[in-house]
Amino acid sequence: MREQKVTAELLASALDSEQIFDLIADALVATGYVVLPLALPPSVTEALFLRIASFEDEVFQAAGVGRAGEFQLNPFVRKDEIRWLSVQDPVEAGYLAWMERLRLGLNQRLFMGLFDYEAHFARYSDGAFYKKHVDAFKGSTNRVLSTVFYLNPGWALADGGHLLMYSDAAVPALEPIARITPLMGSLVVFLSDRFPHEVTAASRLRYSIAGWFRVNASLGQQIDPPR
Ligand SMILES: O=C(O)CCC(=O)C(=O)O
Ligand SMILES: [Fe+2]
Repeated sequence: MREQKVTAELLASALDSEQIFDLIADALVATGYVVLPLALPPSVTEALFLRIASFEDEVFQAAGVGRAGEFQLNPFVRKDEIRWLSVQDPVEAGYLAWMERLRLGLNQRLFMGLFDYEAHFARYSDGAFYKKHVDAFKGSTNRVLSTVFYLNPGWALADGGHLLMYSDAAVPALEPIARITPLMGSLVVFLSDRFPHEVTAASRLRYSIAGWFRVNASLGQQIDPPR
């Protein structure tokens, strides 16, 4: 309860990002995940919403499963469409800059050795979903911390499209430990290899930005490929 009160006070005091980084770091140590209702400055959130909403259909590509050589499309697993963020666009650069500060803030606080960050816009059309998965498998990935930022004004419970998080127990839990509404401005941060999660089908268009902080897993001369 106390933490919730602190969060509300923080929001009222116009978002000091260092305090937000404190909250995220503390939650990662305590539970491994956190949901913040209004993490970024509202002007940045609004600009990102206008950006994704302005994209023509051709801008998006079908999302796949697996990386590099193992990449494949699988519409039974996920049906969202994505577009990678780039520093070329000032609005996207603003988001990436905030995440860069979070990267440095978490390295300072938790010595996580986060090396870089990659993120894509995601668009789930009516009925689209992403079946239960983990973003990283222990020991075989360089994605260590996942972020999801939502861009959906006025999302109602009945709209579906929830992010369901499951516990890290080896036995698959029946009940999710969290049901997250993809409401405009909410940011979810979680340890990538700890929490199986899924996106339930939505009954309206659903916008988000999914991203991953990575550690550098380069070996010898082989540069670790992004994405
Ligand atoms: O949009 C969400 O709520 C989660 C998306 C996700 O799990 C992913 O892109 O890996
Ligand atoms: Fe995921």
